Amino acid sequence: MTAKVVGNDDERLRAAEGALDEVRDGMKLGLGSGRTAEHFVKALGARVRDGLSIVGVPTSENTARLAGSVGIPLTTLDEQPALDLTVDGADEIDRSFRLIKGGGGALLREKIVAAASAKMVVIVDAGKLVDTLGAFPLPIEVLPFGLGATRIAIESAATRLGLTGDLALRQRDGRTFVTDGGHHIIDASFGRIPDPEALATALSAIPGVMEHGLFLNMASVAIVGRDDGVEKLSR
Ligand SMILES: O=C(CO)[C@H](O)[C@H](O)COP(=O)(O)O
Repeated sequence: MTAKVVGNDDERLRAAEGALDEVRDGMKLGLGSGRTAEHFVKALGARVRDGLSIVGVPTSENTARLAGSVGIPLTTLDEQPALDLTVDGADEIDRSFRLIKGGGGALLREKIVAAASAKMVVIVDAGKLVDTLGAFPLPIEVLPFGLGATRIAIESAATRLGLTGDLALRQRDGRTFVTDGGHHIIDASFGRIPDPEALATALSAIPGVMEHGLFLNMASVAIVGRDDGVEKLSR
């Protein structure tokens, strides 16, 4: 089963178009993944065709294909290791700008690209704003090797933090989902995550965990699409 997706496409489009105001000529941009990020990439492509000069680093093969098809010049973190700005979606965002990401399965590249960026702007529909993270199952990217042991280690680490819940190996089209990096994803339904920092630290200490979908201290701006416009939140 693929992780639950929620939201409203008009709100996603408004959020994506609102993020264009953050883009300046000459910028090196991280290009996120997912439906909201796809709206942004298409809108950015239109600006490029009108003469905007930017280069983009895509966070997934899907985004690379889309960005190429709309005329965005692409580069890599090997050629451009320091980016000005990443614009990406999220599955949840709380009032402290902590995120759950990875519903689309691109969280590892998304986190690498966001970490290489001076600024991260998150674009979301209003339903993604939450008081406490965790209603959306937390995606955890894991190496296929040793999967059973990794799963038990995740369960034990979570239990020590008072978190329990189903750990589902993500499926797509009847097969185990494989990320762009050749890994699998465990969607962890812990419910409310009162201490995301402690969970992030515990998950990062497990060898078979390649990355987890908690993005903490990364986003500084959120552009929230609403039915009557956009709201910009900053910290
Ligand atoms: O983290 C992601 C992909 O790995 C996406 O940004 C997240 O799942 C939000 O996607 P959407 O805009 O389609 O709701």
